[in-house]
Amino acid sequence: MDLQRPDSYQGGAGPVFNEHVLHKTILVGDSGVGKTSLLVQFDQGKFIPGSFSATVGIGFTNKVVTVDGVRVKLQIWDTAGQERFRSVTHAYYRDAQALLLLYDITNKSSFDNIRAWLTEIHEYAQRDVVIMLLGNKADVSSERVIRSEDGETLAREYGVPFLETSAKTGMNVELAFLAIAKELKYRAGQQTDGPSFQIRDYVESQKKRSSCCSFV
Ligand SMILES: Nc1nc2c(ncn2[C@@H]2O[C@H](COP(=O)(O)OP(=O)(O)OP(=O)(O)O)[C@@H](O)[C@H]2O)c(=O)[nH]1
Repeated sequence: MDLQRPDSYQGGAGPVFNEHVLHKTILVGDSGVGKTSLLVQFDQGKFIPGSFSATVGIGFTNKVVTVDGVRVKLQIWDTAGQERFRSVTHAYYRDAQALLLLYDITNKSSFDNIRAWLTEIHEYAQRDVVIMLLGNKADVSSERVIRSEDGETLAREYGVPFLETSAKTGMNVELAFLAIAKELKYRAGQQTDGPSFQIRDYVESQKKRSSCCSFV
């Protein structure tokens, strides 16, 4: 099932990108995978171990990302992963333009639940929502139970870009949001004769791998 349908995107503002428009982006995934930590790392550049109690309901942070000299305003919603909040968070999917779907590389059930999350996204979100799969906690190599290749295979099956991230070290965190912002900007300002942008190719060319790159 290919959930990415860039060609069908109708939500843009025409060929001229409107820097004032807020682009709603939602973080979803099981409780404890690191959604709040990822957002705090992106927003404030820091990680406070074990500091967040489970998110209750939903909250947002506005963040401006500059891509190719253009300001893209992201309104990033951090949702509660706990099942009991699911009906609340579903309501927010509908007008989301992007969804970051997280699992924890040290927690198998959080990975196994990704298919169920994608089914929910398919049911409640817009057809053309930008989806990115993130395998978080890539810094905890000793407790890894999900191989990077497994994340890549699942992402390929659903036609979505994939990154391993660490909210702790910051690995690939900015890249994830930057790639989303670039894709939203590309879609909104799409011109028939302009250069095309492929989010999956971009992410592949820019990402750092946990096996090869420095952790300091
Ligand atoms: N080592 C490591 N720990 C992380 C990382 N991200 C989050 N954590 C830890 O994992 C735990 C859960 O993180 P949260 O950010 O609260 O997870 P969440 O997905 O927002 O959880 P809910 O609000 O219940 O949905 C905390 O103890 C974090 O410190 C990471 O990248 N690396």
